Amino acid sequence: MKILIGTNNRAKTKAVQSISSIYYPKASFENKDVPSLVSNQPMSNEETRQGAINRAKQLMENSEATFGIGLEGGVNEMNDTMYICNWGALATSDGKIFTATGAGIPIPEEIAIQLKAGAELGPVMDVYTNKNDIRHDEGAIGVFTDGFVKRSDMFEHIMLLLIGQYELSKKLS
Ligand SMILES: O=P(O)(O)OP(=O)(O)OP(=O)(O)OC[C@H]1O[C@@H](n2cnc3c(O)ncnc32)[C@H](O)[C@@H]1O
Ligand SMILES: [Mg+2]
Repeated sequence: MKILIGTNNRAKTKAVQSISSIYYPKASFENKDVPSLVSNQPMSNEETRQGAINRAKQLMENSEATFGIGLEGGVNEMNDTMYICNWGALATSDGKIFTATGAGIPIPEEIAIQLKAGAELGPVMDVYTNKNDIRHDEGAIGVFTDGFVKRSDMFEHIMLLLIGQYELSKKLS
């Protein structure tokens, strides 16, 4: 079986490969950097979810793969607090779409202000931590949980939620 991954991000790729390999040990993987077709920095749950769905759907256009995975990070404001949000979508060869959302934690006000002014979380986090490419490693969630939950851990959980729904649908059909 073949699994398509809609990104070149290393944290996302690691999550898709590590979880899929447990359940589908013979799976092969291919990365395709499909566009999310939403803002570079999604600013709501709705927009972030749509980005994940758009990526998953595009992967399966003219493809013989078993399924395609779109993973998208964004932020969502609730009662004056900005939370990191994360969404995933699994699109199947027969046109089904499964979605799942991941963990969320608040981000500091000084970062929220910059995102509202149009900045992207990735570069803002690099300046904040004085590191490069945080988004490929522990991510903002890793920084703000003192490394307890890394960006790949969070997307691994989303992968379990997606594969679980997909496997249930196969049993029921
Ligand atoms: O190559 P793609 O798949 O687009 O990966 P990405 O890292 O850009 O990830 P998203 O598009 O899903 O995320 C939207 C924006 O939020 C940033 N971002 C999201 N989650 C983050 C995290 O945990 N740590 C740092 N930046 C994050 C990211 O760099 C983008 O600017
Ligand atoms: Mg991006």
